[in-house]
Amino acid sequence: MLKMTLNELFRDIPCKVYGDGETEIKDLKYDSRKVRKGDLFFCISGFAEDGHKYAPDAAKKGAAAIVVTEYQEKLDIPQVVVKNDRETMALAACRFFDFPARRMKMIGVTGTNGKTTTTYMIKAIAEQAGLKAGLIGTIRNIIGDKVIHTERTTPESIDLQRLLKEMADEGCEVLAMEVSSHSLVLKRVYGIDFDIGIFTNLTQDHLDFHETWDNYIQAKSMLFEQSEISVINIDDDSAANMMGAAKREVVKYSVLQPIQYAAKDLELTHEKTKFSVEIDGRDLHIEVPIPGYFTVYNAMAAVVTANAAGIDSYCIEQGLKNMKPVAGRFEPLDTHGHDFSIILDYAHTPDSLKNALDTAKSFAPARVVTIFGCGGNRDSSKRAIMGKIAGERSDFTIITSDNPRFEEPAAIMAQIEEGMRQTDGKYICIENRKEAIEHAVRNAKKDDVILLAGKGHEDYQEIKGVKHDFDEKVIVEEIMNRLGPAKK
Ligand SMILES: CC(=O)N[C@H]1[C@@H](OP(=O)(O)OP(=O)(O)OC[C@H]2O[C@@H](n3ccc(=O)[nH]c3=O)[C@H](O)[C@@H]2O)O[C@H](CO)[C@@H](O)[C@@H]1O[C@H](C)C(=O)N[C@@H](C)C(=O)N[C@H](CCC(=O)O)C(=O)O
Ligand SMILES: Nc1ncnc2c1ncn2[C@@H]1O[C@H](COP(=O)(O)OP(=O)(O)OP(=O)(O)O)[C@@H](O)[C@H]1O
Ligand SMILES: N[C@H](CCC[C@H](N)C(=O)O)C(=O)O
Ligand SMILES: [Mg+2]
Repeated sequence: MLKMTLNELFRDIPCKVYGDGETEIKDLKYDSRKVRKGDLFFCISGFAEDGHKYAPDAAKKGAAAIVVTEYQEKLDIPQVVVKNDRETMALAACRFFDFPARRMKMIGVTGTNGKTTTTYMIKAIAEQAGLKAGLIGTIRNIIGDKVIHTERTTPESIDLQRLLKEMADEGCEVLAMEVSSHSLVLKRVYGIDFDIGIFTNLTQDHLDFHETWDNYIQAKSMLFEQSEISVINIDDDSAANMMGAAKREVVKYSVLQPIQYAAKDLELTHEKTKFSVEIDGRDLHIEVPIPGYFTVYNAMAAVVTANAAGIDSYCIEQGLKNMKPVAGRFEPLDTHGHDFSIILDYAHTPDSLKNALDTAKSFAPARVVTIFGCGGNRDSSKRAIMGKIAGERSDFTIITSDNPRFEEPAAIMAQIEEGMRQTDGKYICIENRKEAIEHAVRNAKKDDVILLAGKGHEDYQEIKGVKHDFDEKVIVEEIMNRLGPAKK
């Protein structure tokens, strides 16, 4: 069992300890509701709550000590007073779990879109090379073959360091992790030295949190201040900002420009994406079982990273060729022999929706029918933009609900409609997402592509704080069963 005294834990961290510095700490917590005897409780000043308010409660539950930014009167347990709550928590977590990141090759991926997909590609390549790989991200966390449920894309620092220790203890040699912009601003990855940081792209999202575009750029660039090698997509308009923040070596990749690592000979089909790229004087022939022009970018990021990590070309080619498609990322669903297709996708930003629709359109279907909504309590300025994109690029759209969270679905849908009405796009609104999907399936015509966008792998729909079962793969399967077999 891990144990450490306050003095040991804070030996390199600027702070003032009040009370017995030799107090032993059994675990670290940032939520008073989870505190147990012997824990160190970090009082975090959040957006909604001030953790200091819960210090007495934590003490009552047996906390051995607390970490505060302001000394708390009338508490008879030791207190560690610090300047920055989240930074300190991250640094203490690194030490408490004995710097597990130092035992693995740490690869962090940031950007608006493509993070999840790129981490899966890197894991596949690393495993092809015989390395044990861990993965942390939106869909799940994985240690080798073991799957661990996750609520966040990038976990809170204490949870993250605990997980990294578990991964390192289980023998992971490489870790591919998504680094969300929230996590960078909220210091969840603070204190980690990434061997490689990857920048996929930057387009509109999360302005509810970052407020301005400049803040969003600044947030993403923080990863490169803590990366030894920065792997940058230079076709993106924000590439210069990322390179400006880079600590050491920068490795660039491109699809459009004739630089050292550039994709060429692109072949995009319904099932896969092929291209070649020259590495160390040899052309690698890359084939990935995920369609879409954007897949070239994700695969380029993975190829260049794997090469920088010292993985040989053959393993890079084979790893990508043999990888399984990523759940809910442009994933074709079984239509029981019917003559239309259904694609499950996680596009929930303007740029990803545009990319997903362009890819669907490139299959030359009879019609592209789009079903989508937008999440509640998230960037509302993207809703009309996505409505416009869907209207311009679909033959028919069904505007529906995503995860409304604490907002009214009808109000979110009305904002999407504002953008839709700026186009000639035909559409209807069906608030109930299950009914919307069933409507699309029952009215599908020969060679239609139905794009089910926004929820991808998610197996729930979050309404007013409650997560209801909602797995679109299962829902489509049920609808297909009700529809019956295709007529021969
Ligand atoms: C916007 C955001 O990221 N918020 C995070 C932030 O919340 P907050 O500052 O509002 O926390 P708070 O509710 O004010 O509470 C302050 C402190 O008091 C503590 N507390 C609170 C109540 C109590 O009874 N006892 C107690 O101790 C809390 O545990 C916390 O430490 O700090 C909390 C823990 O420290 C996080 O759980 C919380 O994530 C929320 C739940 C969240 O939804 N985050 C999303 C938006 C997110 O992080 N998304 C990105 C993905 C983005 C992408 O798509 O790229 C991710 O990485 O997952
Ligand atoms: N490189 C890319 N550029 C633009 N769009 C992409 C790219 N890669 C994937 N997409 C689109 O974005 C969707 C989300 O992809 P992915 O889950 O890999 O991104 P992410 O960055 O992890 O997203 P999130 O921030 O929600 O976790 C995909 O379903 C696809 O429609
Ligand atoms: N990581 C993203 C996921 C959005 C997925 C979409 N289904 C939604 O609920 O808006 C977020 O939390 O903003
Ligand atoms: Mg993701």
